[in-house]
Amino acid sequence: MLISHELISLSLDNAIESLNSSPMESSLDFPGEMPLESDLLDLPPLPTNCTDVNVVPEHEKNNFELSISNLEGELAQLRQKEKSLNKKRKEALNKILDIKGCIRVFCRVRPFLLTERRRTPEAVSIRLEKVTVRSVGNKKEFGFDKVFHQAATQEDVFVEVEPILRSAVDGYNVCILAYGQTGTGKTFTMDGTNDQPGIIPRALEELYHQASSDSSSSISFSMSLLEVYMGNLRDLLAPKAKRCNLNIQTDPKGLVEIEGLTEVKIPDLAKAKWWYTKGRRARSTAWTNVNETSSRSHCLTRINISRHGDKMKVKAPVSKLWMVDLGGSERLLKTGATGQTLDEGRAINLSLSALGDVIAALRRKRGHVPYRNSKLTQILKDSLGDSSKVLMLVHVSPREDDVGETICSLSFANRARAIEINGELPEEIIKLRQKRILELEEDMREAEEECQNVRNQIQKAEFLLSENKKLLLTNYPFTEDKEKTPVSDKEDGRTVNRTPLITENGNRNSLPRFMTSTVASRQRQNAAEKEIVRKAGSLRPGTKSSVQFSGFHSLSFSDIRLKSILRDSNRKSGYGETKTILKENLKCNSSDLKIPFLPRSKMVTASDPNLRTTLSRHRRRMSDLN
Ligand SMILES: Nc1ncnc2c1ncn2[C@@H]1O[C@H](COP(=O)(O)OP(=O)(O)OP(=O)(O)O)[C@@H](O)[C@H]1O
Repeated sequence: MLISHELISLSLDNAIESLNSSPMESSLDFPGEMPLESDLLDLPPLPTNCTDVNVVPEHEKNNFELSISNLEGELAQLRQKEKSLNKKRKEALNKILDIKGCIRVFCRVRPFLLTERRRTPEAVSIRLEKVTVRSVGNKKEFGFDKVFHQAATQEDVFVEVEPILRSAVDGYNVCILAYGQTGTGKTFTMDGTNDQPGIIPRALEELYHQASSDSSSSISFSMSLLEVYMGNLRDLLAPKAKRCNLNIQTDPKGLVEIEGLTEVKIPDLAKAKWWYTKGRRARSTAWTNVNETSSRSHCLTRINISRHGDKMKVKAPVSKLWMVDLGGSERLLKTGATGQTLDEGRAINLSLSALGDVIAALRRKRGHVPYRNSKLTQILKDSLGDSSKVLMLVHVSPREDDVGETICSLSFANRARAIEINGELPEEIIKLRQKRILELEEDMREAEEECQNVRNQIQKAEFLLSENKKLLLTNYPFTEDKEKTPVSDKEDGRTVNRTPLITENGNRNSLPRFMTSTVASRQRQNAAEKEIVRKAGSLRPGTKSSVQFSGFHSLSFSDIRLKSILRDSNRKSGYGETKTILKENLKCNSSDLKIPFLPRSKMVTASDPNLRTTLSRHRRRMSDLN
C-alpha cells in the first residue's frame, strides 16, 4: 500500500505535468482513465527517467502538523462564531415574537364548497387584518394578528407559521391550535390533502431542514400522537388494546408527562410521515349534518425536539412542539347530534371553553390559571405558559347560515387576544411596533446570512483538515506513535531525521544491526533529501509540492475528487483551465487557490547521484512491506 501511495503522492504540479505530457515525455502517463492502485503495483520496474516523489522530507511533516493544528484552531474559532451568530438570531426572533405577542391569533375563512350557494353581499368580508360579519342589518368587526382570505393557499398559511417553528427548534415549547366550528377547515389546515399538504406535514419537513442546517449541535426528534376523546386520553400510536386511559403527570418543576404514551424516534422525514399517517388513521371521526368525516375528538401531535450540544454526556434539553387539531365547536342542535355523537359534542365544547379560560387568564396575566378544568389544558399546561409560544388559527365559514357560529368563534378568538380588556392599540403604537419588528427582522436576516457564510467556511476547513490528516498518515504512517519513534532527535550534536523501519510482525528498529542505518548513512540520506528540496525550490521560488490553499492547506493527489478534476483538466488545455476546474469543484475563491506552475523540465531523475541513497532506502522500505 505504502508503495502505491508514495507513487501517486505526486505533487499536484507534477501530476498535472504528467497528465498533460505525451507518452514520450513521461513514464507515468494516465491517458483518460487513471490507473488503479493495483495497476500501479503491476507496473514494470521504474525506468531511470522517472519522477521520484517518494521522499517527503521530515521538515514537511512539521508543516503538515502545523497546518493541522492551525486548521483545528481555525475550526474552533469558526464554531464559536457560528454559536454566537445563532444566539444573536435567536434573540432577535424571540424579541419579534414577544412584540407580536406570545399568544397570536390568526383567522382563516374557508372558501365556499361546490355544494354551497354563494350570496351577495357576502356575510363575511375581510379588510386588512379585520373580519367583518354581517347579519340582518347588524355588522360586527374583529381584529386579528393575521387574516387569511378564502383564496389563501396552504403555502400562504405556512409562511406565517414558520417563525414559531424556528422557536421550537431554538428550545421553546410551542403550541399551534386549530379552532373553529365543525366543517370550517381545521383538519384541512393542519393535515391537508396529498396535493395540498397542511401545517403538520410541512412542519415536519421544515424541522429536518432546520436541524440539518444547524451544525453547532445535533438535533433529534421523536413523535407522539394522542386524542382527547370524551375526556379520556387515547394513544394513537399504540396497538389498539393499549390505547386508552393514560394518566397525566406533572413534576415539581411544572413539566407535564403522559404516563405510558408511545414516543417513537423519527430519524428522518420518511419515518416521521409514516408514523403520522398511521396515527391519524386511528383518530375517531363520525358523520354529522355539517361534516361527513367530522372529528369527534381533539387530536394532538407532539414532536419532542432534543438538542445535543458538544457535551454528549449532558442530558439533552427537550422542547415540545404541539400541533393540535381541535374538535369542532358547534351548537349541538344544529349538527343533528344524538346519543353518543351528542355526548362527544358536549365533551368537546366543555374542553374548548376550558381552553378559552386558560388562554384568557394567561393573556390577562392572572395569578391563577385554571389548567385543571380539562384534560386538554392539563396536557398543554407547560406549553401554554409564559415561556411558550402559542398560535391559534381560528377557522370560520363564509356562509350566511353559519353567521351565528362565526360570531361565536370570532368572539372566542378575541377573548384569547384579550381585546375586550385593552381594546385595539392606538395607531401610533402599532406603527412603532412595526418599525421595531422590521429592524429586528433585518438583524435576524443579517445574522442568518453571516451564519451561513461561517458554515460554508467550516465545511471548507473540515475538508482541508481531513485532507491534511489523510496526507500526513499516507506519508508518515506511524505519526500517532510519536513516543516510540521520535521524528527527529539529536545525534552527534546534529539534528537527524529518522524514517521508521518496520518488520513483518510490525516491530520497528528490530532489524539485524547490519541492516539498520548508520550515523554516516543517515547523514548522507539527510543530505540527499535536503538536496532534492533545494533543487525543487530553485526551480521556482515559493513553489510547494501540493495544491496550496491559503496558508498551509494542501490537497492530496490521492484524493478521488482531485483525481477526477485532474483527469478532466487533462482533457482540457492546461494550467488556466485546471485552476478553474479546481475552483469550481472545491468551491473556493481564486485567491485561496494557488496552484504552483512548474515548467515541464522539472524532473528529478534516479541517475542523480544524490538520489541513489534515497531510492535504495525507498526500495528497502517497499520490500519491508511486501
Ligand atoms: N381552505 C380550504 N380550501 C379548500 N377546501 C377546504 C378548505 N377548508 C376546508 N375545506 C374543505 O371543507 C371540508 C371540511 O373541512 P374539514 O374537515 O377540514 O373541517 P373541520 O373543521 O376539520 O371539521 P370537523 O371539526 O368536523 O372535523 C373538507 O371537504 C375540506 O376539504
